[in-house]
Amino acid sequence: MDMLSLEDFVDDKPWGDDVPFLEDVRVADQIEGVRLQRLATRADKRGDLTVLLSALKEPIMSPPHVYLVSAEPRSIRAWVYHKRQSDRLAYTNGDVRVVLYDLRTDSPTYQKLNILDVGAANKVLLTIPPFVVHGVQNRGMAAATFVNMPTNVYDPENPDKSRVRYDHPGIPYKFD
Ligand SMILES: Cc1cn([C@H]2C[C@H](O)[C@@H](COP(=O)(O)OP(=O)(O)O[C@H]3O[C@H](C)C(=O)[C@H](O)[C@H]3O)O2)c(=O)[nH]c1=O
Repeated sequence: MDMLSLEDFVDDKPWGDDVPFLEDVRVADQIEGVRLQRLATRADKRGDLTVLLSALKEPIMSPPHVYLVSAEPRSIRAWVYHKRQSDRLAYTNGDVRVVLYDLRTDSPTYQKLNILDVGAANKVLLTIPPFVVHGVQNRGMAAATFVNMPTNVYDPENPDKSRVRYDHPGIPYKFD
């Protein structure tokens, strides 16, 4: 057997490109406090890699609770909002529609609706602040997954999630 020591290993080589890293992007009438950042995927012959969240560029609140959601084709998760946490959702695959609605009466974007089509063709990190209503539908033909890295833990004793039915007429969007 060849002898090997820790000194034989070489330092890692970072990406040498200038692809923007977690670059902010905006949509029309973007709801106040919502943030959208483009995720960049780097591939090599083994596969690819996408950074979902990082404190490299700016300080961030560490994610104390990270979970992966799988969504069946056409399935709907809506409507919800949180009173304390921000959601930080990374979409990298599938064809997912996220709909956001602003019901905060003191917000400059009160009653604005944002429709975001995200997933394989539009990889993004979406930050949704407290009290912004949101829902998600998988519009693709296969299951899609996404990762949530909220700012708070899910506390089973005191869940921070308020819900109303997905077809409530008070929100001007119909899932199909
Ligand atoms: C994360 C978590 C959830 N749960 C329970 C609570 C629910 O009864 C069930 C499903 O939770 P989920 O958060 O998936 O609930 P949804 O309302 O479908 O939320 C999903 O869709 C909306 C639109 C999103 O924004 C969430 O990020 C996404 O998770 O698991 C737990 O018991 N422990 C946990 O750590």
